[in-house]
Amino acid sequence: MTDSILRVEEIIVRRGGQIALDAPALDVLDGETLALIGPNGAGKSTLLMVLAKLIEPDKGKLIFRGETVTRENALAYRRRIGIVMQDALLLDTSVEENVASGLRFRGTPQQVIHQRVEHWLERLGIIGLRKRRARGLSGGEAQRASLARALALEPDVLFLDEPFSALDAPTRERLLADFYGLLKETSMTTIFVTHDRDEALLLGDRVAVLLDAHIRQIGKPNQVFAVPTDPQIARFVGVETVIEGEVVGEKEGLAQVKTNGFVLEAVGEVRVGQAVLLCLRPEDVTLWHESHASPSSARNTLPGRVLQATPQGPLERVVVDCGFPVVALITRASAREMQIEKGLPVSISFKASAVHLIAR
Ligand SMILES: Nc1ncnc2c1ncn2[C@@H]1O[C@H](COP(=O)(O)OP(=O)(O)OP(=O)(O)O)[C@@H](O)[C@H]1O
Repeated sequence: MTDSILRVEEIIVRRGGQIALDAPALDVLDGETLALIGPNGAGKSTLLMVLAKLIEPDKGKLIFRGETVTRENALAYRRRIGIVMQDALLLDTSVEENVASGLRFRGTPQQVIHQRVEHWLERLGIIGLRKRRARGLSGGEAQRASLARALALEPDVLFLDEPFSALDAPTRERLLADFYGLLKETSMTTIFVTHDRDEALLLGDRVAVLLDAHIRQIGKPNQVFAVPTDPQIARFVGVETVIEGEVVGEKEGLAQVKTNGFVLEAVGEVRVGQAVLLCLRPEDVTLWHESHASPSSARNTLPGRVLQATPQGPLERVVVDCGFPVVALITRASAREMQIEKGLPVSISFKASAVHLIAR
């Protein structure tokens, strides 16, 4: 997953007289899921549309598998990609016809169409709806049909613009879990726009943060969320520690999560063997001098070294390297007292109830 499948160079897009996107360079890696996050109007959809060749930038290049996508070969490129928008945009015909429509348009042989439609209707859990008119579907069903239509094309790159945001919470969660499984299964290169941090954390191998028409940071979700490169990004991502782990046990109602050689405890209903993300807010993390005992109510204590300390309002934001970055917010007085500086050995602790668990 290290090769670039898609690349933009020196992109400028002007919309409504303003610069909507200024992206000097971005590589999308083969097989990765890239989440584009950022506030309203940041340029996320514009970037997605440039990457999907749905709009022509004022300046710059789009390169697919080493070849520049031009106006002349744009159609061939579009035949290699699949797109799902917030609105399912289904034709007023049956569900199966909708799923088949993209393949028909591409002149795929009937037998292949039949196999693919069966497979993706089944995989998206809507085989029972195949004869139903798309117009009568619920929001969740329509979005499943829209995903099946895009996936039936077996695209080289799948683009999604806020595909789950119009759904109610339970429907969204079910579809999200199915979609996550599907992405892992297919290793399809996927680029999606979302407002939702949990969605970005769950699905994204990497996250790109857009602010004011620029890609301001790109990296693994736990890096971006724990170590934002500037205060504006920190404000947007709501600085948080994200730790990858696996549930190895359950004791007295607490999940035991193994991560980087430690076993941590967390409140949450998850099954043993489940891969999870532990999310922690910095105000819930306590910092100790290595030699001091941690409070008995905090079940999780880890050793580490101070990586970075920066003032944040009246507080000090301290990033501790515990084999992965953990962010703590402490008072300036405590920071002075502890003589916090880069490299200082410390312990961090947090309560099991402070962990927000996301099942992967
Ligand atoms: N059709 C349009 N005409 C003129 N300006 C537009 C158009 N579409 C988008 N813009 C402008 O381009 C900029 C980027 O918009 P874009 O939709 O890419 O942002 P976004 O990050 O996807 O926002 P949102 O989360 O609200 O969808 C904004 O300033 C927006 O007002």
